[in-house]
Amino acid sequence: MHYISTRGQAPVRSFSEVLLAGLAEDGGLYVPQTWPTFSDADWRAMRGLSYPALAARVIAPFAAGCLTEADLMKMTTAAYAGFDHPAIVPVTEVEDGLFVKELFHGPTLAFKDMAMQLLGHLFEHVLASRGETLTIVGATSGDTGSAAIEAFANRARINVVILHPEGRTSEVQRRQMTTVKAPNIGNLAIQGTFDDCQDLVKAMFADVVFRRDMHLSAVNSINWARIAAQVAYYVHAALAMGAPDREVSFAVPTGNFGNVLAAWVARQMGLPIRHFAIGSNRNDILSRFLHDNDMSMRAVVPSLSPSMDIQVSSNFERLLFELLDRDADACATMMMDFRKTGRMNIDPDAWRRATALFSGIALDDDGTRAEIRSLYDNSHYLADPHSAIGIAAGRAAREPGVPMIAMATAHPAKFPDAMEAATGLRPALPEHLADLFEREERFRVVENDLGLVEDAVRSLVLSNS
Ligand SMILES: N[C@@H](CCOP(=O)(O)O)C(=O)O
Repeated sequence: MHYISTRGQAPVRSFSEVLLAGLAEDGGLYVPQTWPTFSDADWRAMRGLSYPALAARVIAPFAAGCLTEADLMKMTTAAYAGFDHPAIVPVTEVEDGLFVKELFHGPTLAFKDMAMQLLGHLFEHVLASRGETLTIVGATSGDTGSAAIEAFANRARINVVILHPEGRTSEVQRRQMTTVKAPNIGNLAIQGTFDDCQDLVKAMFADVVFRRDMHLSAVNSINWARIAAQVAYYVHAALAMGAPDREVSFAVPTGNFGNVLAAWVARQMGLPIRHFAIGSNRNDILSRFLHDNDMSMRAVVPSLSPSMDIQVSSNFERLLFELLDRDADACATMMMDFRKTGRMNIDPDAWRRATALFSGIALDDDGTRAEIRSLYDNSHYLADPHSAIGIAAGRAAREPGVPMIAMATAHPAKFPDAMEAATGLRPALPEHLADLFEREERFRVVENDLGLVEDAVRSLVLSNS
C-alpha cells in the first residue's frame, strides 16, 4: 500500500513512512493511493472476531508491505488489554433504532485511546526496527493530548510535546495531561485557541530545518495511522447490526473531522453505510457547510464540549480531495485560499455529493444541557456533552429500518461541571484517576508565537537527552 498527499507535491510513501512523517511536506495529508476493499464474504467472516482480531484484520490492508496481520494482532491485543470493559467498545440502544457505541473505556476516558494506544506500539515497533528516535508534537482541544501522553509516556525513542489552548479545556482534561511525570513528556499551554495550537503544529512541520533537526512526527488525526485505527470500531459496530446484509448509519460528534472520516473510510472499503450525521457545538462551520455550503471561519467560542471548539477541521481536506476527484492541485489551491480568505468556495456539484452522504446539526450550550437531561430522564443514559450532541445528530437523521449508531466519544466524568449543571449529578472519576486533583501539575504557558514555541519544544526535548 502506498500513500499520496492531498496536495500532490510530497513523496509517495509506505504505511511506516507515513506513520513517522505525520504530515506531508507540502502541507497536505496522506491518503491511500487506492482504497482497499473487502467483499461481503470477507465482512461476514469478521463477525464473531474479538475486537483486537477484527482491528488487525481491518488495518492490515492499510499496512500492507510493512506489517502483517499477525504483527498487528500482537499490537492490537496489547493496545486494548487495559480497557475497563470486557466488550472494549460496548453498544447500547437508547431509543428505538438509536444506538450508542461507547468508545471511552480506555485509560484516558475518550475515543482517542482507541487509536492512540495502538499508535504507541506501532511507533515503538517501527522506530526500533529502524534504530531511530523522534519528537511528536501534538495539538489538543482536550482529549488527544492526554491519550497521546498516556500512550507514549516513558517510551525510550520518543519525546512528546502537547500544545493545549490555555484555559479552554475542562480541568479534568488539563490535569490528565499536566500531571503525568514522565521524562519524555512536555506540556505547553498556548495563549490562543485549539486552531492556533494546530496551526503552530503545522507551522513547525513547515519549518524544514526544525522538522529535520527534531525528527518531528504527529499523532493528531492528520497522521493517517490514527484514521486507519479508528475505522475498526465502525466495522465492529456495523457487523454487530447485521452488515453487510443490512445498511447502517452513523452519528458522530465532530471537531477535527477525523472520527467521522474514519466512518467514511469504512464505506470506501465496501461497508454498506447509508448516512453520516455529524454534530457540532456553536463552532458550527461543518454544519453550516452541510446546510448552506457556507464554509467560512468564525472566531472559536468556548463551549460545554471543548474538544469540539474548532473552526478549521483538518481532516476535511481528505474528504475535499475525494470531492475534487483527487485533483491535488485544485485541493492545494482551495486549502491555501481558505487559509488566506477564511472562506472555501466548494463547487455546487461537489457540495451536493457531500450532502447526499453527510448531514449536520449544531447545538448551543442550552441545547446540549437539554439533550443530556432528556437522555438521562427518558433513557437513563448519561452522555457527556460531546456524545450528547452526536446522539442528537443521530436522532435528527434516523430513518426507519436503518440502525443509527451514535459514537459516545468521552466519559461524562471528564466534564463534571457540565454534567452537574444538566442533571444534578457529578460523575466520579474511575479509580485510577481518583486522586487527579491532588496530583502536581507541570506545564509552561507560552504565547502564540512560532519561535517561542519551537524554543520551548527544543528545550523540553534537550532536557530529556
Ligand atoms: N478534539 C481533539 C482535537 C484534535 O483532534 P485529532 O483527532 O486530530 O487529534 C482533542 O480533543 O484534542
